[in-house]
Amino acid sequence: MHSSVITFPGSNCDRDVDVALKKFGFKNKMVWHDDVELPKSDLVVLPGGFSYGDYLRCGSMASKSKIMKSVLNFAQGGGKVMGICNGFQILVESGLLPGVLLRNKYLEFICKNVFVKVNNKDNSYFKDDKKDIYEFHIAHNEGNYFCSNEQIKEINDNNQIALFYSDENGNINEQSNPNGSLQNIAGVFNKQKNVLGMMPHPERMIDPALSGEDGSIFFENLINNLK
Ligand SMILES: NC(=O)CC[C@H](N)C(=O)O
Repeated sequence: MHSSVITFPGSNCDRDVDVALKKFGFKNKMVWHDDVELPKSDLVVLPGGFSYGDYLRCGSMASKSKIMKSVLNFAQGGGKVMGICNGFQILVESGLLPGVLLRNKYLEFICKNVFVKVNNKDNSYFKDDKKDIYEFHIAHNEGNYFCSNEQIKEINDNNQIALFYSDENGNINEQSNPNGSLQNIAGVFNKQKNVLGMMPHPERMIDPALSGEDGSIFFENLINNLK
């Protein structure tokens, strides 16, 4: 399995995702935002961070960078693209995913572990996943997912919600919503389910010495599911 991770100026989780992907068997290449072509990839990852210093809106400037033309073509041709945190913000800004990511409800940067519940396994990211609830790390200022009434209807009708914020038992409610996200949404797919955006960082949970190993299970499943 070949993967590519795009580095934008201000990305700060690109190396972490590189480590995670390689640890679980991907042959990963790092790609600079100013490059034009993507290497041969089964998966392209847009990593977390503060691309272009989060000016004008998180992800908006990165969405216009050179490499994104190839990422758009790749995704429109059915290629798998996964955005984590700032990567998710870049995907909504580039129009590959519906909705926007607003400032967190209580206007604070949130940095903590949360639980998320997988909502849809009918896709190549989660299809043979034995796990329903993951503990992942979040670290963001703009993670409050929002979209119009028409969009949320379409998202639900097409089963595009990938992950909900939940508690450890899978309860999805206001108490388990860290940032005010509409319907507790932590991750969404495009209609075709080849593009996935998620606020949590599975790459931060691949070693018990860090904060846990649910990310290891996620990446193990990911490579098996994509095969
Ligand atoms: N960890 C990240 O990717 C941060 C995302 C984004 N810049 C925010 O603060 O919302």
